[in-house]
Amino acid sequence: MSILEATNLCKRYGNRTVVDDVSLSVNGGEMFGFLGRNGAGKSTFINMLTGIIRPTSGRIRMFEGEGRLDDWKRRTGVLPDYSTFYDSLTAAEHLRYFARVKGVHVDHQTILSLLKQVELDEHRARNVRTFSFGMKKKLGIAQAMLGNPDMLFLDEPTSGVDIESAFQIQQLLRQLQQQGKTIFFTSHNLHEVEKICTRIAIMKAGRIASIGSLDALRAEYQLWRTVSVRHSSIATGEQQTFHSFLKRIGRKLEWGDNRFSLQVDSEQKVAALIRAVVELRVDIYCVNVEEASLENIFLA
Ligand SMILES: Nc1ncnc2c1ncn2[C@@H]1O[C@H](COP(=O)(O)OP(=O)(O)OP(=O)(O)O)[C@@H](O)[C@H]1O
Repeated sequence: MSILEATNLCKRYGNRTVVDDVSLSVNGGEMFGFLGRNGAGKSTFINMLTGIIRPTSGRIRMFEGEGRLDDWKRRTGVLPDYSTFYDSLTAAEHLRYFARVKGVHVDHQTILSLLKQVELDEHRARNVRTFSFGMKKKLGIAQAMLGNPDMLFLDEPTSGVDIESAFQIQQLLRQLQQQGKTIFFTSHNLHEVEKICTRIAIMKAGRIASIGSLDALRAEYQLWRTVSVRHSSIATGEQQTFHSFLKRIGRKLEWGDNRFSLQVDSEQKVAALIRAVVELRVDIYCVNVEEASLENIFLA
């Protein structure tokens, strides 16, 4: 069931179009990754979805149009690209303050539990002024989780944090998704999106260049996979025929001493290739099939 529908969203600054006629829908329970290079329009798009900026044209429908604006706000949590922190507040006070702004009641135990989920519970009494960039990012995520919202919009939740913290945040996002929450987040990190998302959209110059599951994106781009094989010597009389066969079924053949690698464009061709090697009656020491990564797709 679609929980968010954006239709023909546009944002123009002067005569410059930053988001250009973008439509997409997100289903309940999805982990939706929104990828793009610097300046592609990701933040502008997410800021329109969360009401931070007003679209020049287009329509946004959330929760099937149920409820009033106040209700939408209560049911969503937002980590914007630039969060505001009041330096003189402690982490716990910060959450209490923003709970009041959002109009949700939170008790002490809830604040502690939120801080624990982002691994800041030990720092609850410290002034936010003393927090590192990564700690502020985690506090921003805890802030987005205030009121136990159904849907989270997170603008680059892991950028600028160390690898271990990024991993913890990814785990947390997974847990939240398992609890039934819908998560829409932007990222530059191709590997994290590849690991945790159910669906991905790639934005280029204000437009959606591709959208779908990782498998669908791979299929869309019909990407080649690389098969590498290491084997014992092939009988001299069979080498030429085998070499010609490889050139026929694939591309970019690299032919070396008792090893070769080749790009093929289907699983059937991987199987045919392995069958052909077996028929040579050589010993096979190693077979490696490397699938296209999201990076290949993104950069294609
Ligand atoms: N208020 C504004 N006035 C004019 N141009 C703007 C404004 N806000 C954003 N832009 C421009 O819109 C384009 C898209 O910006 P946006 O911040 O949405 O990109 P992004 O994909 O989130 O980039 P990044 O990954 O660097 O955060 C950029 O070229 C930016 O300069």
